[in-house]
Amino acid sequence: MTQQQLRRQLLDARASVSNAARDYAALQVGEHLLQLPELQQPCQIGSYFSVKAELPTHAINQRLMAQAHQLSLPILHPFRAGHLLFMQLNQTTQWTHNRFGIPEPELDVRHVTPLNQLNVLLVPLVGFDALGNRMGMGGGFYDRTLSAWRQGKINVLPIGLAMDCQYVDTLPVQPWDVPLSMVITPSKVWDFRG
Ligand SMILES: Nc1nc2c(c(=O)[nH]1)N(C=O)[C@@H](CNc1ccc(C(=O)N[C@@H](CCC(=O)O)C(=O)O)cc1)CN2
Ligand SMILES: Nc1ncnc2c1ncn2[C@@H]1O[C@H](COP(=O)(O)OP(=O)(O)OP(=O)(O)O)[C@@H](O)[C@H]1O
Repeated sequence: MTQQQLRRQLLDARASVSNAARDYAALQVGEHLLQLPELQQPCQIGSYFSVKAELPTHAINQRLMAQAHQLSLPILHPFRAGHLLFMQLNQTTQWTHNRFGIPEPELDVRHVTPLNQLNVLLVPLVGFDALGNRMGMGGGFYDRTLSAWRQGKINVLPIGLAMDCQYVDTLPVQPWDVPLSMVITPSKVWDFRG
């Protein structure tokens, strides 16, 4: 199977989950997430605005903010193609849509969160495997975001959020792919750290 066929298959599996089951999955993932030792003190958390059949993050994001965590969401970098910027949310955040139709905060340099200030990064994914390898939407955005972390330049805890149907035993790995530290699904907290 080609990478493209595998992505299609995983996207189809994700899309076949009912909305109710998806919301329940998010509730369970949120429970696991909030219980992590790393989140027992206020953190800077990079999250995402879920779209389509992704593990829904709206309720999770609300709960994180209610627990005094600071949330930042990704926006497509205005001139570094393929890169993300993280914008810290506040009461006055203005919203727009990026070219993929994904809601994102408007660029405001006063609220950019440098990557090295994020303690935790919640990562959307299409599929993941037993080693923490991740397949995304194919833009390479999170691989570029995480390359500084892989090189030891920054310290962040990347956590994939997923439904159980997004698991496969083995994903093909490309040189630029950066394995996640953890993946949280409704049934399991996967910890891939040493
Ligand atoms: N919620 C969310 N935000 C995110 C990501 C993500 O995966 N999820 N990204 C993670 O990198 C970045 C955006 N990356 C993307 C890369 C490609 C496509 C894309 O090709 N979309 C197709 C539809 C594909 C399909 O549904 O089959 C399209 O819009 O035509 C979308 C987003 C940043 N923000
Ligand atoms: N660190 C990097 N530097 C340069 N190019 C990169 C880097 N990481 C990924 N790419 C490029 O991005 C493209 C897409 O990569 P890949 O298919 O692994 O994306 P993905 O992880 O599925 O997507 P996303 O992270 O956006 O959800 C590849 O063609 C690759 O050349």
